[in-house]
Parts: sequence; structure tokens; C-alpha cells
Amino acid sequence: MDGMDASSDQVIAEMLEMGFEYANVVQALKAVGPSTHSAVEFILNNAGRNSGRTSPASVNNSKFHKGSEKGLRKRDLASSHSVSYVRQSSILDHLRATNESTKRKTDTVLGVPFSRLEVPSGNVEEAKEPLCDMDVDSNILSGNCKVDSLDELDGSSHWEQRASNLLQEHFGFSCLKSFQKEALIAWVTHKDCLVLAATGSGKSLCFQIPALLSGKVVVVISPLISLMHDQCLKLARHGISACFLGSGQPDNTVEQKAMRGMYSIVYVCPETVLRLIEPLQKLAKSHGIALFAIDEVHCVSKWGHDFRPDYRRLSALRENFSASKLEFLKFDVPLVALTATATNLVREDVLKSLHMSKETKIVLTSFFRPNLRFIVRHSKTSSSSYGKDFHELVELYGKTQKSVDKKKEFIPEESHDVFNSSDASRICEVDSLSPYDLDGDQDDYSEGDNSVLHSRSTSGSINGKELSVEYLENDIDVFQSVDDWDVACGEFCGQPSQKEWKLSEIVDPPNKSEERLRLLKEPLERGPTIIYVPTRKETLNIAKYLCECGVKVAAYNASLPKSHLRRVHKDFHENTLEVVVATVAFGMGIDKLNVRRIIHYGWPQSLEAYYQEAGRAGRDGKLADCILYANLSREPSLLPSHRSEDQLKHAYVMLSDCFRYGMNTSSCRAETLVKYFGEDFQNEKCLICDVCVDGPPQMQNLREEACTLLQAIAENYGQSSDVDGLYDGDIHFDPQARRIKGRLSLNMVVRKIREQSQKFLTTEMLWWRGLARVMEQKGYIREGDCKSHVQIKYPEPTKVGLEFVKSNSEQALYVYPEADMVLAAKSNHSKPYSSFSDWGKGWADPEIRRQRLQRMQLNRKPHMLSSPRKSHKRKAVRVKPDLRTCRGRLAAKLSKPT
Ligand SMILES: Nc1ncnc2c1ncn2[C@@H]1O[C@H](COP(=O)(O)OP(=O)(O)OP(=O)(O)O)[C@@H](O)[C@H]1O
Ligand SMILES: [Mg+2]
Repeated sequence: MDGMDASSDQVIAEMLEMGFEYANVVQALKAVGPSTHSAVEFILNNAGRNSGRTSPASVNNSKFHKGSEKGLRKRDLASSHSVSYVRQSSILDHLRATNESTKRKTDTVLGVPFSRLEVPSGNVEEAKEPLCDMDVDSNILSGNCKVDSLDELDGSSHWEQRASNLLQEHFGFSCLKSFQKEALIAWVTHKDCLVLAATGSGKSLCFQIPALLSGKVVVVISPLISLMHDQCLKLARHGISACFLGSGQPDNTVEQKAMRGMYSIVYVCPETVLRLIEPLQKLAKSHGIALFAIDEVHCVSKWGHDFRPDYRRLSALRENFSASKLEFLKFDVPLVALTATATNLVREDVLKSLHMSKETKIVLTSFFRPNLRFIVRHSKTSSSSYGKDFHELVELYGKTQKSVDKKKEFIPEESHDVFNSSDASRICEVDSLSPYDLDGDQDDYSEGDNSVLHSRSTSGSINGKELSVEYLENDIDVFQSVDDWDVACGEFCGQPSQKEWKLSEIVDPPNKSEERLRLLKEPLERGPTIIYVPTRKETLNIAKYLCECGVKVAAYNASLPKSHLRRVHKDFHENTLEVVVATVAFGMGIDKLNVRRIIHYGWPQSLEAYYQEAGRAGRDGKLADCILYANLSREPSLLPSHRSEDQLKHAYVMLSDCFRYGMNTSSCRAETLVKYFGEDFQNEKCLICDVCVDGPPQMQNLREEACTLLQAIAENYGQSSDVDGLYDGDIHFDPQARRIKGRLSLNMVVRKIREQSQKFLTTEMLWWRGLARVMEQKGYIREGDCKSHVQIKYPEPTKVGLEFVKSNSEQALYVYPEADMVLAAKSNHSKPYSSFSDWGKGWADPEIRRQRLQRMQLNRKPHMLSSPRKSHKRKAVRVKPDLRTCRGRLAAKLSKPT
């Protein structure tokens, strides 16, 4: 190095570290002097001709290090694209091996991403040499799409070894999980693949490995910017270059670069991928597209819980990237679709909507998450129950000292006024339209979206603001828009982590019961908590409450400032936050290993949503709690959303399934959940959920009550004795006609029973509702209304039911009481409900009789109940001036002698 001093040596060492060739570095230093930045700039400015680029993936791949730069140059030449990857000299490898720590420091200090480093190659002669000792076939890396890369992998077991090496090198994992391997086999053999695997099981690797293995680009379609951002950051840490595109992308050069094949993995939302069809076709030709991955693919289906209309248009991928359309392709670019929450209906819809091939491989793993402890607890889920419900959390995280500063730290300033005004508490009042109204008639209960809105909007006004549709829509976090997030960082270039890769603690789930029992004995670690609530305001209310108790908490909903949302993500990932109170906007796919508790505060809208959100707990395989606090004394209602009639019906079915999950007292929770997704539960029970641990309530012989209810229902139809005549099981009455006939709702049926039988005078409506569900499950009654309801509303007897009444058998009907029946019994007697005989006896006691009559009176005049809901209604009515009274007062005033 003639004429170069010590500082030049330093710069050369740094630049070699960065991946530049020695000759180019020396040339640059001669031109601009010993300044790293100037030298880099010099090289980049001269990179126009025959530029070269270092692939971060290849830089990190020791297998690649064995290869010569010549080999890669050959690949560059083979590619018709001007951008090419350049392997760096062995000096670099040597330095990397001997001075790892310096290298990392350099990477960080300079902050120049590998993929930005374009160097003039110049060495055309070298480039002609074969890629002799590379593990990956030159054709695979070349991007020469006439020779399909997967072809070369076909039938070869070498790819498995390569995949394992890459897995170890980039992620630190010792082996692929079997479902990951199956998905990769599908890809290697050019097949489409639908991967259905539990949350946190590692689905992402099914599309990340193909990018590393083939050297081509993998395009991932994802529904949320925050999720894309999260994944890109992670990939960068694992030495894989990635970017996301769309209006949320702050750097407008990234799209162009992505279309030139400069990132191994490109994340896009459906809208963007559809806009980029043409550039992507060019990319497929010039560089190669290994795979289209459609993540969170349940969004495709109208029957899923997060339907996104744009996802349905993704069939365009199959049409535009098929071998019949693009003559340079030998095979269609494979599709891999991935989700953790898809029922059979959703799966079929996905396959059809995306035009996935008939040979699509379906990789299905158990949805069972053995370390998750599912619990359901009754709560009013209003501000009045925070103290009781969050007591344990406060104990766990709370400090004794209340800190106003902390509040400022974790709640965005823009939201302080909400806390300071009385709005929050008032809104809480309105949202808690759920007093323990055991006998409240729900005849006015929601029949559809509009009536949900209507019934809520008549509840009152807040600061003069009527609870209009708009107000409620604002109140509820409908899915966060895909671009409703901003990020500071534009691209994510593969950079090795600052710390050594550690083998993940995640293991394939233990299935043996002893192992699960051992899990149960383990204390629940402190780790972070996410509380999911249905409305934006509730995020603020609960965050405020916990903050005042000294918990490090943040609210998260789509209406909060983006800077705040970004910060919450960051703090949450860095364990600075203990609790995040969020709406659904705290996106799916959040992959944080140590989340210990997922609390749902209020009914989720579906079991899919519930399981998806609960699945963010315990990704490290250690015990984690998933607690659902719900008001078990009331039916949940649908949150407003734009739905077609079909979708509305389906939404009710999903909500109803969720409700039934909560009301169930006798089936293992995990079993119910996995069965919901069509899986045969292999284990007898999970052994750790509340039902498994506490056991179901005592069974009760409810034959008499069931017969009474059935009789009353049948009487309404006047056919209790004519079983064969009308109830042949196939006959469906015109619902309209039945309405005219004066069909009775369940509430009316119960009132009739009370009138007819003293014995059942004090039996709560809540109790009968539970029994109606039990009887529906047994096939004795069914819903007679054409509309959907969360639970049976207009019961009609079935043939089996009528036969049950008709048979005068004394045979007992033992059932497990549902959660609402247990609640009703507790509230009535303060001791477990056993049979009605005690109640009957109670009437002889004058005091009991007096109390019961008093309660009956109250029940008959629901407006007299001093519940918050009712009082609020009254307040709301009072706000409206009664014109007649006003006029009367005015007249009186005018007539008063002055
Ligand atoms: N073969 C493996 N061995 C060990 N750990 C793995 C393996 N594959 C993936 N993991 C780890 O599993 C965790 C979850 O991975 P990932 O985010 O891909 O889950 P997912 O299935 O996509 O979950 P979700 O449905 O919530 O999106 C990650 O931290 C990942 O590093
Ligand atoms: Mg995922």
C-alpha cells in the first residue's frame, strides 16, 4: 500500500469489513483520501457500471464464504439484471473469523447497510469461473429463470442439509420443525401449500428459508404495517435483508430497489402487491421470485374473523405468475398461505379464493398450545370491577407510590384531556350497560347491527354528544387500516445481532400429561401482560387505572398518535412496559417470547379472534395465562361493522360460539378451542385450564324443569300432543307466519311459567336461558326465528323434544349447569343451586315470602332497578326537555301576578 499511512489502514480494514474489495478500496482511498465515508461515496458513485452488491444473507453464510467471488460473478453474468451480488475476498472472511467483535462494532458505528454497497466489479475474467465450491447451485443463485431453481432442488436431499445450516446460522435453531419441513418440501416440489399451525409455532420460517435457500426474492403479503415492520426488524437482526412497501413506507427509493431484487424478503399489503404486478413480473424474470407467501390468510375469507376484501383479489397472483402467462417460467410461482386460526369453512374459502392449485399441500399441525392456561371469570367488566379484577396485576407489577410522571410517560399527552375530563368515567358508565340484571328482559336485545347501534344510541348522551353511529364507530377499533401506522425506518438490511444467537427455548409442545402437570406446578413468571378490550376508550380507562396503581402501562388503539404507537411497540419489545391495554389494533403475529398473560376484558367477537390474541402468550413454551373476563350474565353484542346479510349471520354464529365457550362449565377449554378449529383433540384434557383444575359444577337432575320449559314452549304452538302431525323434523315454518301467530320469545315463555307455577316464581330468567341452551344442545329445542341471535330467542320444540315431554318416563335428566345457571343460583340463595324443592319450601317462611315478593315486584318493574344502566337512561331522558312541562311552567309563570 504505497503512500498509505496508519489511518488509511484503519479505513481499509473497515471497508473490507463492510464487504468492499481490496482493489476498489485502495483505488477509492487514492482518490479521496483516508476517509471511510468519502471512500464509500466514491465507490458508490462509480458503481454505475457493472456494479456489485453484497448480499447480507450470503455474507453471513459461512458456506458461502468457502466460495470464491468468481463464482458469484458468474451468477451475475448469468443474470440479465444489472444488479448483482458479489462475494467478497477471503481476507474479509479471515477478518470476520479473527475479529468478530470489531466487525460488529464497525457495522453498527458506520450503519451502512451491506446491501447499499455497490462496488465496480471490473474483474470480468474472474467472473467467468465456475461457482465450484458453493453449496447452492449457481442456477439457483443466478436468477436465470429459464432454469427453474426449484428444479435443481427437486428430489435432492441436499436442500434439507442446506436449510438446516441456514437455520442454524441465521436463527440459531438446531432443526426444522416437522411442519416447516413439510411446507418446504411442497415449495421445493413447486406445490402450493396451506399451512395451518398454532400461533407462535414458527410459520414465518416456511417462507423465510426459501429466500435464503434460493437466493430469489420472497414476496410476503401481510395485513398490517406494524406486523411487517416488526418482522423486517427481526429479519435484519438475523442477517436477512428485507423491506416493506406501501404508503406506510417512508423511503420512496425502497420500492425501486425492491423491484431490482435488492431485498431477500419483500413485505407488501394486498393493495400494494396488486399495484405492483408488472414490476414484479419483471423481477420474476430478472431475478426470480421464489415464492408468494400470504400470511394471516384467514383475512381472505368472509367467514374468517378479520376479513379484508383486498385479500380476496390476491387470486391475481396465480393468474399473473403462472407458467402459462409468463413464458420464462417453467412452473407457476408457488403460493404458501399461512394462518393459525382457520375453521374448515375458512380453509375451503381460502383455497378457492386464491385459486390455489388442486395439488395444494395442506400442512396441518395441532392448534393445541399446551402451556397456555385458559381461564374464564365473571366480571361486569366496568370501572367498578377494575379493583377486583386487576388486583393481582397491581400486586404483581404495582409500586406503592403513585406517580403522575409515570402517567405522562405512558399515556400520550394528546389523551390526557380524556383522563382529566369526566368523559372517561361517564363513558364507562355507558359502556357498562351490564348491571347484574338477572331478570332483565332482553326482548329489545340487538337483532342486527343497526339495532345494536340503536339500542346503544338511545342510552343517553355524553357531554351533549349523542351516542350516534359515528360516535360509536369511533369508539370501537375496527381493524386498523393497513397503512395506519408509520415507521421511522425505511429498509431493513441484514445485520448480525449484537449478541450471540441463542437457541430458542421453544420446543415442540410437550404432549404428555405429566409434563403438563409439571407445567402447572411452575409458578407463573412475572413477564409482560396484554389486556385486550373492545373499545378505544376502555384502553384509556384501564391504562389510567393501572397507571395510578403504579403499573408501567400504556394504552394502544388506532386513534392514538402514531409516535405513541411506535413507542409502545418499542417499549413492549424492550420490556420497558409491563402492561399494554389494547384494542385489536395491537396487531396479530406479534412475536414476543415472554408474554405471560393475555387478558380479554369483555367478550371477544369470535373464538378465532380470541385464540389468535391469546396465542401471543407463552411463546417461550413456559406457562402463560389467558384469562377471559366477561359478563356471564349478559349476552355479548356485535360491534358495529359493515357487513352483508350473510356476513352478519355468520358474525352472529361466531359470537354465539364464543359466548358458548364462556358459558361452558364442563369441557376442557383447550379442547373446546382446538375442536372449534376442526381438530380431533388427541389428549383427553389440557389439565391446566380452570375447568380441568376446578372441575365442573355438580350435575343436576333437571328433568322437571326441562319438561316444564318444553311444555310451555309447545303449548304456544298448540301441538304438545300432536308430535307426529307437525314436528317431523323437516318442516320449516314460515317465520313470518309464526310471528303473526303470536310466537313467544323465551322471555315470554318464562313469564308464562311463572304465572302458571308458584314453584318457579323466583327462578331467574338467567337460569332459564342457561337451561334453554342446554336443551338446544341436546336437540330438544331450536331457534324458530329466521334471524340470528347469540343464543336461542324464539324457541320451538323439536320432534325429539316433544317426544321427551310426551314420554312419561321418570328417567332423570342429569346436566351440568352452565355458567349463567350457576350465577343465578348463587345470587338467589348464596349457596349452590341444587333443586327447586328448597325454593318451594321457602314459601312457607313469611320472611322468605316477603323477600321474594319484593324481588318479584322489582322484576316486574325493571325501570325501578337502581342499576347504572337504568339510571343512566333516566338521566338521559331528563336531559331532553319535556315540552309540555316547559309550556306548563311557562304558562304558570306568565299567569303569576307580578
Ligand atoms: N425450528 C424452530 N425451532 C425453534 N424455534 C423456532 C423454530 N421456528 C420458529 N421458531 C420460533 O418460533 C417463534 C414464533 O415464530 P413465528 O413468528 O414465525 O410464529 P407464527 O407461527 O408465525 O405465529 P403467529 O401465528 O402468531 O403469527 C419465533 O420466535 C421463532 O424464532
Ligand atoms: Mg406469523
